[in-house]
Amino acid sequence: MDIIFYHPTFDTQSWLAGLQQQLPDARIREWREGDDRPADYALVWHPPVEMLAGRHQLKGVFALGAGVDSILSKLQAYPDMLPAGVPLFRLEDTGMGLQMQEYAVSQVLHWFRRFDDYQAQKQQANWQPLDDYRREDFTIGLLGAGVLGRKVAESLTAWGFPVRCWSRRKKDYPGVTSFAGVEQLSDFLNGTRVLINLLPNTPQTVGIINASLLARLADEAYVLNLARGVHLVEADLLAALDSGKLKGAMLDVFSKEPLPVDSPLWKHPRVAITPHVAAVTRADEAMAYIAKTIRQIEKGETPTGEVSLQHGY
Ligand SMILES: NC(=O)C1=CN([C@@H]2O[C@H](COP(=O)(O)OP(=O)(O)OC[C@H]3O[C@@H](n4cnc5c(N)ncnc54)[C@H](O)[C@@H]3O)[C@@H](O)[C@H]2O)C=CC1
Ligand SMILES: O=C(O)C(=O)CO
Repeated sequence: MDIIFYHPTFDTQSWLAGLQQQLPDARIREWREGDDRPADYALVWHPPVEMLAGRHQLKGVFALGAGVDSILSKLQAYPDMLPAGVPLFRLEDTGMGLQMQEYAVSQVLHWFRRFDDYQAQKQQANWQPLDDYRREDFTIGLLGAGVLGRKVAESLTAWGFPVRCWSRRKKDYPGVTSFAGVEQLSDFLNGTRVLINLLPNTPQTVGIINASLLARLADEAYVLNLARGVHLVEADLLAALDSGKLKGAMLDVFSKEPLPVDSPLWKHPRVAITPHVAAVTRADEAMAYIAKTIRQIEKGETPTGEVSLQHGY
């Protein structure tokens, strides 16, 4: 079996060595420009079109991340990049669920325990105990309830917060109230105090966190964007913060990355920023997952993790 690998920033040699350990019988090589030798599987992130185009013999392409929006948008421009019938897989969790839990729980607790207010008081040398927030007034709403949304929901129910989720289809997650489809979006938003975004980037979800959505949240709400920058209309978020509708936001992803130095988000006192690090690909777990999936395909089984080209995620 031949496997080709391309990632613009990962340490390719350590990936090749790790994959070789997982799949001792495979011939694994870094793909370089001009390489049109046969391959059964391709492991990619931001792949050059010529790496995949015309490779009808591929049994699978693996995206080395959870979101496949960059690959699918390239596919829009170059429809022949992924030969017809070749399945595209993405990473399901592989350690990202735990990272998302850490991120979401720490920030929700930060807001819930009013550390943002105390930090602001500290700037004024102001010693002033504030009223506690009550859990029942701190409903967490997850936009997106797939692999990562489910993990985040689990971790927040464990802390005793009321948790609800919104997805394409209804979910049956313990302790989580499920809303589905555009027709239930309003009910989902009504009363949501902390909105956490874990949707994929698709034509239906671009710009979904906009002025009209923010207006429907509980007063003094918070927004945590962990998915993609294009989901959020940054100007609408800033307006909602300045009007007092929103109390705070923490953003990991931005419509333009790196976030330009002149973005007003940097200077806003109630916006916290991380540079797209909420959950990164963990090499060992990703390699084990890919190797397991390849073995399933080789045995004629149907693995999970295949991207629906129709739904765009
Ligand atoms: N900031 C970061 O470091 C990272 C961000 N991500 C982002 O997180 C996203 C989610 O990842 P997973 O949970 O693995 O994806 P997933 O595919 O397992 O879950 C997606 C969820 O969104 C829902 N959804 C999709 N379209 C919808 C629509 N039109 N209306 C309502 N619900 C809809 C689905 O029903 C599902 O519940 C990724 O697509 C990626 O963009 C992923 C990893 C790291
Ligand atoms: O895996 C993804 O989709 C990411 O955003 C990684 O940071």
